[in-house]
Order: sequence, then structure tokens, then C-alpha cells
Amino acid sequence: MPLPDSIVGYTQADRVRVRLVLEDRFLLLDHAPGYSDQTSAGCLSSISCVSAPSTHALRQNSIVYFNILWAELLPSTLQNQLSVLTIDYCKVKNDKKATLDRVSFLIDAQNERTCEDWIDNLLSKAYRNAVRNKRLLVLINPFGGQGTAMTRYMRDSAPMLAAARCRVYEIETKYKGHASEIVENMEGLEQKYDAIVCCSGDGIPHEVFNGLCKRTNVAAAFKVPVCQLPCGSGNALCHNLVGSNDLPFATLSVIKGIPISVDLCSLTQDNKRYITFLSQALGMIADCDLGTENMRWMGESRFTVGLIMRVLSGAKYPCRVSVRISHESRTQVRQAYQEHKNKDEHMSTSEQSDQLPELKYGTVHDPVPEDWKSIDSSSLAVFYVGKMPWMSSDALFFPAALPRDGYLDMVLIDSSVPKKEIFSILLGVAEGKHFDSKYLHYYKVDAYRIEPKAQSGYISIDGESFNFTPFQVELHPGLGTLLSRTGEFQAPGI
Ligand SMILES: Nc1ncnc2c1ncn2[C@@H]1O[C@H](COP(=O)(O)OP(=O)(O)OP(=O)(O)O)[C@@H](O)[C@H]1O
Repeated sequence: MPLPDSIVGYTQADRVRVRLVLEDRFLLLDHAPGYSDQTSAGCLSSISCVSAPSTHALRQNSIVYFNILWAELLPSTLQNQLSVLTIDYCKVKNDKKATLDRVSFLIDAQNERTCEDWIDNLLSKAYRNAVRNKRLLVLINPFGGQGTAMTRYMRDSAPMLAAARCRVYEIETKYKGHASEIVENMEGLEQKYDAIVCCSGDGIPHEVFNGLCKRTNVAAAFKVPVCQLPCGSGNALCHNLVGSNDLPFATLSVIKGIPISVDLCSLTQDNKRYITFLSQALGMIADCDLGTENMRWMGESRFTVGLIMRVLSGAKYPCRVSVRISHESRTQVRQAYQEHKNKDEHMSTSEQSDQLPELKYGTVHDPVPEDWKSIDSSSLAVFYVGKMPWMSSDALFFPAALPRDGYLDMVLIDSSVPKKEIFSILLGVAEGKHFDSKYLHYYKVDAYRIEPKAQSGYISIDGESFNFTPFQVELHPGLGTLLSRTGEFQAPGI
């Protein structure tokens, strides 16, 4: 027997008959036959009320399935012949901001069975291929952002996760490196959780990947999806996966998120091997990110002010870059982007061993492979490599980046470029307009080495400070898993 796609109930406040209909893409709250629009204006006011069922009006009175968290029927009692149907959902505005809300209806006791079946139907549409009642390991960095991560999580995220009946295990990180230790050592992590949620900036996901790679079965460990609730000062991971840094909107995306495979990279430096998931920088960007601590009092503008100061002073970062370039011209990059964008590569099916993949190109201490292109530069201004499009909510630095195309996107800008053009590039970054600038290089690469020539400086890996020594990076296609709102990065593309 097919499950029912409509039921009739009554509004709690004024007992108006309402039909709840499961349409293709949304739940429609409509007046049941016999309703007269003079009787009670405002009857469906908790969603919004309509008196004439025009298409526009019906839409106002609907909840798209993605925004529905849960529905439940509280059975009638002997004294009361009516049961209560509650639907928890998110009100979502056009600017990708969400708030938790609930609507309730009274259901005749004799319709309880039908209503239970209707709820089953509703929840299967609300979750489609997303896991319901997700089991979540939530790692909260109490120092994330301005030290408000815990308060914000408790206020905005925890009630939504509870409303969606997620099963949540929260751990507060106690020191730098703690998140890494937790995921490295937790017994049965792969079986216990449907996702690891980093309630933090980008520092905790970086630690999580570097903890996962030390587990006994690396392939299985990297299948546990990682995601972020944006509670730090840099929340690029969330912006790429969700398209917003609104905490409730991001929480909704965790609840409804689906796993996607993503490329991860190994980085060797000194005698160590790390995992990097987001970016590597040396030069102006790293300098402004990590070298402006003395300007913290300025808040977020320290980055912009730092950048202006460095461009005006013509800052240079001498280094040698050796790189395996796959796509060199903008036309080639565009072609590669189009080709991979249209491939359905949600989950990688490639065979993975239980060890971290072998390094195809050796470490930073091995000779540079002969087919790599080497560039000696005494005047490099920006060296920035990314695996995701957004580096922050206002910097679409790598508009051609894709989750699993097998490439890193590399941007090089020389300090000999006229200052006016550098400013114009940096201004264009907000919307990715710099992509077509003839004053920068934009490559797709799959491995590289960079050797700084200066005595001291800054290297930023996923936004974290690393030693100022040479490092080498190579990509592992589809090694990692993230939890994504729609199955792809939330960026406009090129
Ligand atoms: N309890 C703790 N005490 C000190 N450091 C911690 C603690 N928990 C996590 N950390 C470290 O804090 C660093 C920054 O974390 P995160 O990215 O979450 O926040 P953020 O506000 O974006 O940080 P930042 O402003 O430094 O970029 C990470 O390197 C992480 O290891």
C-alpha cells in the first residue's frame, strides 16, 4: 500500500481545518475543503496565511523538504480525543540564514495510524539520500573565533541537532593537537559516527585529517565525513560546503548533508608528513594571515590593512618553485574545469589500501623529478595553492577548484606587476574576477615543491603556521570525505 500523501488536521489556536499535502518538492499547508476565508484570517499564521490558493500564495504556505528536520505525533489520551502532530523545520531566508521553528496541528485520534504513515512518507522525502538521526562526533574549540564557539554552539546548533533527533557526542578540545589525538585514538570511530563535526575555524578540520591519517585503517578512517560548524575566525571549509557562514544554516546542512569524496594532499617538510585539505601559502597571503598578530586589535581588517601595506612596499619573497603543471593556460584550465564539473563523481570508487598512499614523487628531500618545471624567482609576491574555491567568505581565490578533479589550483603573482594591477587583482578576488587577469599565473597542478630563499618568513598550511623551510605537496585523488549540502562545492564556477 502506498503511504498517504495528505492528511487533514486542525490548527491548534483556532481549530481551522487544514490539509497537509506532500507535493513534489515541498510540504503544502492548505485549507481543507469547506474552509471559508472570512472565518479566520491568520489561521496558518505560523507559516504565513493565504486566502486564495494562487501558485505564489501556495508557495508561501509551504516548507521545502530540505528544511524539514523532523515530524512526530503525540498520541491522544483518554481525556483528549485529539493527537498533536509537530513538525520541526528551519525558516530559511534568501540570504542563507536559518532559524529553527515548529508548527503543530491537532489530528483526530481515529486518524493516528494514517498520520504515522504520512509522517514516514514526509521523513523519507525530507531526508532522501541523507542519513537520518546522524551520529555526530562534535569537536568544539572553546577558543575558536573570539572564544564564543561553545556559547554559539549551545544557542544555535544544539537545539537544531536535538530537533532533528541526531545523536551527538560533544568534546571540548583542551589544547592544540587534542582534536588530532581524539580521532587518532578513538576506538571504533568508523563504526560509531556518521560524521565528525568541527565546531571551530579551519584549524580543527586540519587536525582531524592529520589524526585520521594515523589510524590503523586509513582508507576506512577517511571515509568518515568531516564538516564544520563555523565558529572560528577562518571558516573556509564551511563556506565551500554550505555556501554560508550562518551557524544555523550550516547546522541544517550538517543534518541534511551527504558524503562526497574529495582529493586530499600529502605535504612533506623537514622529516614529517602531513595532510593538507585546503590551502598552502607563502608570500603576501601567508604574511598577512600569520604575520599581523601585532595588529589583532583591528579585528578582521588586519588582513586587508596588512595586504595594502605589503603591496605598497613592494614586498618580495624570493624562492624556487618546482611544479608538475597539468593545465597551464586559462583556456586549458577552463576546459579541465568543464570536463570534471560535469562528471558525476560524488563518491570515489577507487580501490584504497589501509595505508596512507605511497608518495609518487618522494619527499622534499628527494631530487626534483625531471619533468617538473622549475621557476627561480627573486621577486615573487604571492604564492597561493588551494583545493577549494573559497579561502574565506569574501575571497573566491580559486574559482576553478573542484572537489575531486585530481588537481590543486595554483596562483602566482610577481611583485614586478604594477601596484595598480595587484590592487585590481586583489579587489577582484571577492567574486573570483581576478581569474582572467593577465598579471597572474593560474595553473592546475598535481604536485609541487617550494623552497624559500629568505632566512625567515611565514608559511601557512590550511591557515596554520608551519616552519619556514622547504616543503613538497602531492595530491591523492578522492582520498578524503566531506559532508556537503548538495554534493558539490558551493561556488559559481568559471
Ligand atoms: N583548548 C585549546 N587551547 C589552545 N589551542 C587550541 C585549543 N583547542 C584547539 N586549539 C588550537 O587552536 C587553533 C585555532 O583553531 P581554529 O581554527 O578552530 O580557530 P580560529 O579562531 O579560526 O583560529 P585562528 O584565529 O588562530 O585562525 C588550532 O591550531 C587548534 O589546534
